[in-house]
Parts: sequence; C-alpha cells; structure tokens
Amino acid sequence: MRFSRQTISVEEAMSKLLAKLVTGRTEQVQIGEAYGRILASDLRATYDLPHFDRSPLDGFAVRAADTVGASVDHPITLTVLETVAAGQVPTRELKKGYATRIMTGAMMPADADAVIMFEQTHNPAEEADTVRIKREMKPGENVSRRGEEMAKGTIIAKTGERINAGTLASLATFGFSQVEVFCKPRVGLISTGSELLEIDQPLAPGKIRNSNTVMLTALIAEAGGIPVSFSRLPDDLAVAKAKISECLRGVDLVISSGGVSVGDFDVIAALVDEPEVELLFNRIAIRPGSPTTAMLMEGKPLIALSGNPGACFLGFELFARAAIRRISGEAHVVQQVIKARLGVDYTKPCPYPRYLRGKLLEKDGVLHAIPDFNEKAGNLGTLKDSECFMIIPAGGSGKKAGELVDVLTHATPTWRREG
Ligand SMILES: Nc1nc2c(c(=O)[nH]1)N[C@H]1C(S)=C(S)[C@@H](COP(=O)(O)OP(=O)(O)OC[C@H]3O[C@@H](n4cnc5c(N)ncnc54)[C@H](O)[C@@H]3O)O[C@H]1N2
Ligand code: MOO
Ligand SMILES: [Mg+2]
Repeated sequence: MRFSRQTISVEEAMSKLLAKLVTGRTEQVQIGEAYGRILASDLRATYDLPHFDRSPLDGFAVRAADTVGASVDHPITLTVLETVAAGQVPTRELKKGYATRIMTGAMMPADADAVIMFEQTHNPAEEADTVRIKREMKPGENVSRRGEEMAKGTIIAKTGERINAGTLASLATFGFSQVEVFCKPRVGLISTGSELLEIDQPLAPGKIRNSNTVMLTALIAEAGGIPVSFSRLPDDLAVAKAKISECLRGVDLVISSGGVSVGDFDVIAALVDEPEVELLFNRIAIRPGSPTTAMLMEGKPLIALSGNPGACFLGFELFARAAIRRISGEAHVVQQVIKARLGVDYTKPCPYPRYLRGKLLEKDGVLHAIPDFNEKAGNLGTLKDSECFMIIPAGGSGKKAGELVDVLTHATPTWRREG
C-alpha cells in the first residue's frame, strides 16, 4: 500500500472525506458568544418588520390629499398638531388640514399617508404652530409600511450558516438573546518525527524545531475547532497506533503532520495497512503535498498532512479546514475558486496541478495573482504573507504572465491596489 498508491484529484479526495464526516452535537449560547458559530436551527422573523408604519425622515406627516397643488411659489399651510419622536406613540389622529411633526423612525399618526422632509417645508420657530408645504405629496410617499422588509415567519438564516455580524443584528432585532449552534469540534493534533525539537530547545545537528504544531493550532482555531495538542508519535507502529487510538477517543477529528511518505520511519503511512483503518486516500494529484492522507480509524477521521511546512499548510487549507467546518455543522465548506491574471511567467513543468502561494493585487481594474516563488514544500518563510493559492495546471508549459488562472483565496484575503 505504501508504494502502490492510487492517485486521485483534489475534488475526489474532498468528496470522499466530506462523505465520512458527521456533524456534531448542538448547544445554546448567549448572543454575545455566538459570533462565528454555526446555526443549528433555522431562524424565523418573530414579527412583521418593521412592526408599525414609520417615518424614514425627519419632517411632517401629512395627508397627501391636503398637499394637492402645493409648490415653492404656492405653498399650502397646515396646522401643526404635535411632535412625535422615535419611540413615542402619536396621540392625535390627523384630520384634514393638519400635519404632525415627526422624526426618523417614529410611528406614523393614524390617517397620515405621506411624510414631507423638513427641507421641503417652511416652519420657522416663531411660526411653530403652522407649516408651509412646498411640494405635492403622493399617497404612501416616504412611509415605511409595517412588514415591508419582511413578514412574520420569514426565514432569516438557515441551519448550517455561519453567524456573522449581520446575523447578530437580525438575532437582536427578533429578540433572540440565545441561539442554538453546533458544538465546536475538538481537533486533536499530533506531530511525528524524531528530528523535532520544542520551540525553547537549542538547535542541535540534524534537528529542527516543531513549527507545524503551533501553525496548525492557529489554523484549527481559525476554522472554528478547539485544538487539543498531543505529544509526538513514536516511530514504532504498534505504539503509535495505540496512541492515535487513545487520542481519537477524546476528539472529533485528529490532524497529524509528517510521516505520510515512503520513508522508513513514516509511521502514518504504515498505519493504513492496519485492520482498524479504512483508507480514504493517500495520494493526491497536487503539488505540494501529494502524499496527504486521510483515513477512518475505529470509525473516526484522521487527516494526515505532510510534514513539509508548505505542504502541511496547503493540505490544511484544502482538506482540514473544510473538514472542521463540516463537523462544525457548516453547510457550505468548499472554498470558491476565483479567476485572476497571473502576474508573472510561471513555466516550471509539473506532473500534477501546482498550488503556488502568493498575493492578490488589483491593477487597473484587473485582479492579478503574484506567486512568491518560494514553492519548495519545505520552505516556510513566506507562509505569513500568503493570501491565496494560484493553481497552475498539470503539464509541461505552465502559464504565461497575463493568462487567467484559478485562485483559491484564504479565509480573509486582503486585496490591495498597486501603489
Ligand atoms: N522517495 C520518495 N520520497 C519522498 C516522496 C516520494 O514520493 N518518494 N515524497 C516527498 C514529498 S512530495 C513530501 S511532501 C514528503 C512528505 O513527507 P512526510 O509527510 O513523510 O513528512 P516527514 O518525512 O515526517 O517530514 C518531511 C519534512 O518535514 C519536516 N517536518 C516534519 N514535521 C515537522 C514539523 N512538525 N515542523 C516542521 N517541520 C517538520 C521534516 O523534518 C522533513 O524535513 O516526502 C517526500 N519524500
Ligand atoms: O508533495 Mo511534496 O510537498 O511536493 O514535497
Ligand atoms: Mg517522510
């Protein structure tokens, strides 16, 4: 199995993985804790919005019929009944020949059917009891009607949607101080490799510091998971297997880094032949990260990313991020591909599609994607500057500057303008 691997596309791998994931439990959270969480039930409007006819302007509520023929040269004078602030209820019905001074957001008086803005009236302080109307109004003009935005019962947000700032505004409006969301998945994190040192250990010949674990911890949290770090796996298969099994028991998903290739000590690669394991994939048509592996062990998912930092990062963005979001209950987890012009020639041949890290730049109204030319899978210095992957198709010729390429943006891309 280790050497005879079946290569599948990113899309096939993604659908194999997503098909095996189970969305977790749900819980009630306070609205103040709900930002970024995934809705576990549909939200419906609890009343007509707005729930009363209201003025969208500061002005005078009038009966349109009283304004017929009004103009700047021939204004019509009405008697001012009262002033209604937002939050107040008008006390007087509007009779023929009267107007109510009304503020933005205030409730319309009965029988008024239009609002004329202050700027189209004459109502100096010394003549506060009357108002001169300088324009003819149409019935319904400048009135926000009850239920005009949405009727009671309208679905505001669906199960599986991520709660963003706008969702919070809707929740507040409709009086939801608590909301049902999916529990955040617990994501176990395991590293492999006897070469790894802790961050505070001094360098030693042949050794490197473990940079993947801390990077993955941040990525897991960013994707909505709760990272749970476990100690490094030993090279011994039986011990490693027992350790993974123990980790899996306490979490919803395990992500490992390293040990997926064909090396003598690549313990995760050896694991896939074990009877408790259902292999989903262990070779993907992609550079970097072709040995990225996923399996179910004792029915629970394990995503095994390559140890090379660049491949580990891409493997997380392509597979682990979507998996965490799916276990979190999110309905749409596959990242959208956009098109951009390649900023420079990239002609290096590649047997698999190559995902180049880089930046997006808007120039004269056209989006350009600029690779960082740091694509060796073991390189990590430009990971911090990466805001997208541009996908160079498999084959010998690459892409020329100016050609359109598919681009996957990261969670929070920052598009800049040139200059
Ligand atoms: N004969 C072949 N050799 C390799 C192949 C191949 O097809 N045939 N594939 C190469 C490709 S492509 C990749 S990608 C790597 C995958 O390596 P592994 O996932 O097995 O990872 P390791 O062997 O454990 O380590 C690779 C590299 O990454 C460093 N590493 C590991 N863990 C960490 C960490 N936590 N933090 C920072 N760096 C880490 C490790 O020291 C190695 O340098 O295999 C190729 N080989
Ligand atoms: O697939 Mo590997 O990450 O190219 O070295
Ligand atoms: Mg290896």
